[in-house]
Amino acid sequence: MSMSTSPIIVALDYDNQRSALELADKIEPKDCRLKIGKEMFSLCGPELVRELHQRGFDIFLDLKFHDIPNTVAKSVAAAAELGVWMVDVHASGGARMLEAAKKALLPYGDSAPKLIAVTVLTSMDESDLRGIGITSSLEEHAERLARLAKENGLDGVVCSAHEARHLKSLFGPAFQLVTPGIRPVGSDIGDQRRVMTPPQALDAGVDYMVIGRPITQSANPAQALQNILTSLA
Ligand SMILES: O=C(O)c1cc(=O)[nH]c(=O)n1[C@@H]1O[C@H](COP(=O)(O)O)[C@@H](O)[C@H]1O
Repeated sequence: MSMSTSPIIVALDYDNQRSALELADKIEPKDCRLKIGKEMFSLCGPELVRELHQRGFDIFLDLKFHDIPNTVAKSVAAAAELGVWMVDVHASGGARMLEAAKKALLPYGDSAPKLIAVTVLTSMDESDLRGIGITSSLEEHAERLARLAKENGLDGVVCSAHEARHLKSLFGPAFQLVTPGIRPVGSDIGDQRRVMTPPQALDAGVDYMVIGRPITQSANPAQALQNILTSLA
């Protein structure tokens, strides 16, 4: 495990392992942690996690498990066996699913991955919520799901930086807030809907910001990461 104090998690979203390792070889574990998501894990499997662990990086295994409690419990235990630093599930899976996930990690003690729950995806706005039958406001729904995560003993949530200040004030400093939808000034928003710049996110009290395309699609990803770190200093 690295001792990184950086708030940045780089989302290693590539369509091939070579590009992912190329970036990993240009940056240092003290500057960021790395997130492996569904695309890379479907392509490369646990082997990529091992390659990145060998290089000293902490890994957030972002597979957003959302299934029946038994399946999710087994899945987070499998992630713990890989030795990842963080793993996530969808809070919408409900209290019993969250509880089962938490319980599955108890045997791992202090070496268990941090377990966090996705609230409302940063790509969704209120009209998207209406489309899946949710009539409360985005803030209310995110708060409801974060409370469910907190009540079931999870370490924190994935949310947008827009909800960070409010959720910190409700659930306290130890409840970790991980925020994607981060866009340095001048970068493309893409499919994200609720975005903030890195300094704004830090100011809002987020613990970790997940940044993908502004780094991975940049002509010089290592420099893009350094520029973001400088903007936070
Ligand atoms: O769980 C996540 O990491 C996640 C949750 C969320 O609400 N929104 C979100 O964008 N993500 C992930 O964060 C990353 C954001 O990447 P960029 O939009 O390229 O910066 C992607 O890998 C998404 O899968």
